[in-house]
Amino acid sequence: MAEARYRSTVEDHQHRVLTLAPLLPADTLPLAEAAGLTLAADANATLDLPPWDNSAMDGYAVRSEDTTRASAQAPVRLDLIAELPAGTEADPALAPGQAARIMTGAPMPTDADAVVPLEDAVGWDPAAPTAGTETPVHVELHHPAVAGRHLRRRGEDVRAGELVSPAGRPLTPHRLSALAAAGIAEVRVRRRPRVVVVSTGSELVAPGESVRRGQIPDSNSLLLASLVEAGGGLVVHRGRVSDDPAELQTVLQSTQGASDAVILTGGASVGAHDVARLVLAPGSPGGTVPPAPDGGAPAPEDPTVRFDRVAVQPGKPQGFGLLPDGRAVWSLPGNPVSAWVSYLLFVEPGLLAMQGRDAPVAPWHPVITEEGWRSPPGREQFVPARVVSAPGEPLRIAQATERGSGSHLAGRMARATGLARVPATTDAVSAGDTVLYRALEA
Ligand SMILES: Nc1nc2c(c(=O)[nH]1)N[C@H]1C(S)=C(S)[C@@H](COP(=O)(O)OP(=O)(O)OC[C@H]3O[C@@H](n4cnc5c(N)ncnc54)[C@H](O)[C@@H]3O)O[C@H]1N2
Ligand code: MOO
Repeated sequence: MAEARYRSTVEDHQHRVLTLAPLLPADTLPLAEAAGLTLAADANATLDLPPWDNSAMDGYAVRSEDTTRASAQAPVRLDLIAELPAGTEADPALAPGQAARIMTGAPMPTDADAVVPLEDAVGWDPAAPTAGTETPVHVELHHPAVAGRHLRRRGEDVRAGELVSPAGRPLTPHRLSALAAAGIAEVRVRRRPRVVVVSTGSELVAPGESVRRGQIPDSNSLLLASLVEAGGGLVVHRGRVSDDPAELQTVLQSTQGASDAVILTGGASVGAHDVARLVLAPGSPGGTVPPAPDGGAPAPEDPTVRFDRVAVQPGKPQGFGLLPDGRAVWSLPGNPVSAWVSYLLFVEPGLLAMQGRDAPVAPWHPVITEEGWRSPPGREQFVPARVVSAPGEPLRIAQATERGSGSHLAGRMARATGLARVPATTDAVSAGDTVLYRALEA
């Protein structure tokens, strides 16, 4: 449970997001159009894989019983009666003393039970210009062939009907190719969430525009839109509005029906011009936390958009809920590092849950920190961090900047390769301690 100054822990707030995130409908798509989407149904093989016994090597398909006496002193000579490239349908009958030249991936003749790689047969000269291409009439073996060697058996990878990937997994390149290999042509997948990203604040100008005193470039909408796209979402509107509530209301109305989620930044806290809070939850008490009846977090299933103080640094003021039209809406703090951390902790799992992802909350991994820093008591801390270990060494990290988790350090964010996570119960981290780390780039 969060301490009294905060209403929720990170876990409470994530739980509320996961409970309320509306599951998107599923479509059936050809594999080639499903990259990056999440499976909405189990994908089962339609083929045995491999579909037939085949050769693992370029060489000779032999009957092992013909070769049991082969030795350097008494080589066994086999007549080659067929050439079997990958793609051939042929299944030549092999009488005793006969073999076939076979290439990797070609179906094994039913009568053969072993493959002898080209290199293990006598007479193969890799330096000769025609080596490996001209069918010799005979092959000579100095060793017995071992039954079952250099073969790939039908169905040894996957059997027809067997599960290749369960519902809830994303169609990453390696998973997509596994499905294709197993004969699957189309898949049930969740639709990409259509997302509206809006920065709020009268101080914002487009990046690249000249700024007068009081103004700053809107970096958050680019941050959030890029994160949405990287997570499989579709940004249908990206923009910024001033502190005039009518502007935000117009964007919310004009994107209704064409979007599934809305992400706002800025104006989530207690200020007089906090437009997100004024539009989404006009009655919200903002910075004051009225005592909850049980002293704990809000009921996770209550869909009302509400603004909570989450025990996290940065990212304390968090707005979340469902709009009356059913869209999920996140109102994140405007400070750029807060917006980044807030997205990763609360928006990303929500958008993944909407896609039916089975493990929507990203894992964190223990690493050693090379330096110490202070952490706010009672709040979980997220610090932009960078890897300092050399490639191949166990991972060691340091703060990305000596200014730590300062939530306004928009420019220094560029130095981070990931985030470090420090528990609420820790008020100081020392060099050599284990902290959790989430890599956000290689
Ligand atoms: N009296 C209190 N003041 C503040 C509290 C508090 O509890 N009591 N909380 C602080 C914390 S923590 C945070 S985080 C911020 C969050 O404030 P808002 O979400 O209302 O954000 P803004 O006030 O609109 O902006 C904060 C900061 O970020 C800059 N910003 C805003 N939008 C963007 C953008 N799109 N791109 C780049 N930078 C942006 C903005 O200019 C401000 O500097 O509130 C504290 N205050
Ligand atoms: O929570 Mo604020 O996000 O510390 O800057």
